[in-house]
Amino acid sequence: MKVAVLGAAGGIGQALALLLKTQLPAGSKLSLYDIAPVTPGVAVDLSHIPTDVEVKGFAGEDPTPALVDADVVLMSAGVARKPGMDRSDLFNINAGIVRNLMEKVAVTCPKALVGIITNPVNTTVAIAAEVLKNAGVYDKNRLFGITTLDVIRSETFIAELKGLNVADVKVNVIGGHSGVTILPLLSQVEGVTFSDEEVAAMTTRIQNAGTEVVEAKAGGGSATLSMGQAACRFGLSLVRGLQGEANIVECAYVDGGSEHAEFFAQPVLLGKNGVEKVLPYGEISAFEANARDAMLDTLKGDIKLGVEFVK
Ligand SMILES: NC(=O)c1ccc[n+]([C@@H]2O[C@H](COP(=O)([O-])OP(=O)(O)OC[C@H]3O[C@@H](n4cnc5c(N)ncnc54)[C@H](O)[C@@H]3O)[C@@H](O)[C@H]2O)c1
Ligand SMILES: O=C(O)C[C@H](O)C(=O)O
Repeated sequence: MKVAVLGAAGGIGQALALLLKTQLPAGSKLSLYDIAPVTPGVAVDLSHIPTDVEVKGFAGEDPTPALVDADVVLMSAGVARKPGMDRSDLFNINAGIVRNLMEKVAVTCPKALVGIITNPVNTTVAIAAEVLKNAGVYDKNRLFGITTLDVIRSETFIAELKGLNVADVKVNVIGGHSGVTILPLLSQVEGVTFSDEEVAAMTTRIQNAGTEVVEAKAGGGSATLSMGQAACRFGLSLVRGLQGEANIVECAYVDGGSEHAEFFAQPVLLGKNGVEKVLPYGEISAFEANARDAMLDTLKGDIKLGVEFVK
């Protein structure tokens, strides 16, 4: 199994690479790419950790050598937010970066499962899809926007609020990955009840959690360590699905035939071909149904921006 990380010298990339080096199955290959010249050094550094995962690092303008034979590509290349910015403010720089990298993916490893981390995810996933379509290699089951950070934040914050063991808290987060498009389904969390005030406050906290980190880092970037953990969890789930493990379910932002939007985050069953099945997100409360319906114009606008950027 070969996993390529694009943007591997960055805050997320290095944390993710470290976690993958220590958690990928024995015999895996880890391929690190970034335009930053330090990247081969990051790989040398990681290679001194005694696990059976081979690490190689590549720098420069062309990601092709890193992508050869990749089964999974995780992309965090691009710029991150500073205080006062919205994720959509990253579009001008990151749209072109994602397009250019996806053009190389389309040629070099068109069958790879691709997980997009680079913001604004609602839009960059649409860009990635358009690039793959233009190259004639689009398979909607192999492209994912990684929304796992919203899931792990929800699990953490709910466990804290309710005094639970976080390992026992499971929550689906649907929609997309920015502001009101992030919708945690609190009504479905087993063994927990929330007052209306708690639902409103918890939903807002989860939606604003990225901004919470951006402000706390005071100009030093956005979430990197928690995102490294989230991307590792999602990447390992992709690998486990590819290896034929049963019942691997994660929420992700996919082109899954949703009635709501062309791309929509919801639970998906992962397997040897990526998405085996898009799962229904189940019964939701009136509050959640209102929030879902209210996000759709924003989400569809984000997607349209990505489609038009490539066309
Ligand atoms: N999906 C999510 O939940 C989530 C969470 C956190 C951050 N993000 C996003 O992830 C992205 C990366 O964040 P970060 O904190 O790691 O930023 P960072 O600035 O620390 O790292 C980004 C890396 O990308 C590299 N890069 C830039 N252009 C490149 C290119 N053309 N090819 C290869 N590498 C290139 C840079 O050299 C840098 O090393 C941002 O867009 C951020 O908003 C997404
Ligand atoms: O908020 C950001 O800009 C980064 C990321 O999308 C997050 O949710 O932390």
